[in-house]
Parts: sequence; C-alpha cells; structure tokens
Amino acid sequence: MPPLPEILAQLNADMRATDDWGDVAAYIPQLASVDPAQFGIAITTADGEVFTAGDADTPFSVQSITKVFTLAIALGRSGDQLWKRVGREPSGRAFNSIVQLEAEQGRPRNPFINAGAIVTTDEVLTGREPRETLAEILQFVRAAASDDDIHINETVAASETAHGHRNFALAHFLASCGNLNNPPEKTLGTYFHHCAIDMSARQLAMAGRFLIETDKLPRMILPPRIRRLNALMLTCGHYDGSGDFAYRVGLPAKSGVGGGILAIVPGRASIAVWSPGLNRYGNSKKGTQAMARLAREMGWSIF
Ligand SMILES: NC(=O)CC[C@H](N)C(=O)O
Repeated sequence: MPPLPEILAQLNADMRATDDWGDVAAYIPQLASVDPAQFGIAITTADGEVFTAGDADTPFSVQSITKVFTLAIALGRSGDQLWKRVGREPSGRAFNSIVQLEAEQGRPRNPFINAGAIVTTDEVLTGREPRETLAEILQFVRAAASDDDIHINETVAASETAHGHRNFALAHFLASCGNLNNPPEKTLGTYFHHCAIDMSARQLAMAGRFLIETDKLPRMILPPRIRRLNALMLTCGHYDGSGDFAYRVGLPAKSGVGGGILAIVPGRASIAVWSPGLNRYGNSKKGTQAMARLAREMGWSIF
C-alpha cells in the first residue's frame, strides 16, 4: 500500500478530474454562493500525525456536524435522561422532515436530524443563557481541536434565522408537544448559531479526535459514550442516506449541508472531508466518494 500522503494526493487529483460536483445547498445565500468545485481532506491519527490534501485549510460552514458536539455535551449533562426526549433510530426521512415529528408525537427519531438536534440544544440551554451555552459548545469544539481559532459565522447564523421557517415549524411543534423547555425562538437562536460554526477540514479532523477511542490522546468523554456516539453516527449520521453511506464507506460519520463530513476510524483516525456540492440526500457528493475510496484503499471499514 502506498503511504497515506500519496494516497491523499492521488485522491485529491482524481476528485478534481471530473466536474460532477453536485449542487450546493440553496436555502441561504451564504451557502448558495459557495463555489462547488472545491475539495479538501484531512486525517489525524491516534499517533498524532496529520495528513492533508486539497483545500484542507479553507473554512466552511460545518452545519449539522456540530450536532455531534452538542449531543456529547447534552449526554454529559443529562445522561440517559436525554433519551426520554429524543430517540436513537435512523429516520429514513429528510433531515428537516415535519411529517415524521407529528406521527411520533413530538419525540424526534434521533439527535442528528434537525428536530432531534433542536431538542439536544434545548437540553444544553436549560438553566442557562444562549450566550453561555454557545460559549460552552465553542469551548468544547476548540478544546477537542486544540485550536482557539474556531468561531461562529454571525452572517450565516443571521441568515439561518431569516430563512428558518421550517426549523421554526419543527421547534413550535416540539413546544406544542411539551418537548421544549425554552421558548422556541431562544432554542432556535442557539441552534442556528452552533450550526454556523466555521471550520476547515484540518480543524474538523482535529476536533473529531475525541471520538477515536484511544489511550494515546487526552480523553474528553468516557469510552462507553464514545462508542455510543459512533453507533449513532453510523446509523443516523447521514439522514436518509445513512444506510447507503454505511454500505459504501463502512465508517461512523456525520455530514453537514455545508458539504463537510466527519468520519471516525475507531482506534485509529479522524477524517474530515469537504466538498460543498451535495447529493440527493443533502450529503457531500465528492466527499462521500472520497470517503468510500479512502476506506477501501486503507482497509478502514469497520466491517
Ligand atoms: N443538514 C444540515 O446541515 C442542516 C443544518 C441547517 N442549519 C438546518 O437547520 O437546516
């Protein structure tokens, strides 16, 4: 097998060789105006090595990938009590589905679809102000990445709020079912802001290290919880494309509508890939292709 830097350089070249980049998210202008023809990848290993290729230092909107960090904090705060409010089954529906939430009386299917992440955000927010909650989330992400240069993009957050009709519908429905502790506007404001964190692929791969489960790195959460977060990423991390991603790649992973994907190779590595064009499930098109090839070439599938 060629060394990892060579594999990444070849992957980067091959991803750029075709122009089927997919379509960027169009629901807010800040994402709609991103050039789809970009690709970056970063890998951090349990041994502390970092490998990158392509646009690995370009910041992008991590969006739903922050749901992993919020869930880790919510579980740290509330433990298994959280599961009274949100389930842990794959949704088989779009990430912003309204119909499923009604059919299931306001208990979202899992913490990685929008309704579920609104609930975990609400849980972390309970008893605090949005400012403190966002500071806690940012602090967690920065500590995980060993990098203080990670920030919330206020323009993206404002735009999410201005265009967030569907998320408002989900939050109000949750409130009507008694599954929101805070006013919908307050919880959503916090949710929109943590989704609006910008990171590069390098920063995201670094931030994912706490999910690797190894004695070689500082521990941020307990091993049983790491395993459970990984299980949820595998089964629910790509919305209604989760089965397809598990089939093609075979790694626990979480995607965001900004075109990022964070994948974990248990015991070995954290991988972040970014390419803003999306496939029909709203997951990065080239990012998924690249992950599939990398996992195959490195023999990294967990199966
Ligand atoms: N899939 C995503 O990344 C969705 C996150 C986005 N902020 C939303 O709420 O719609």
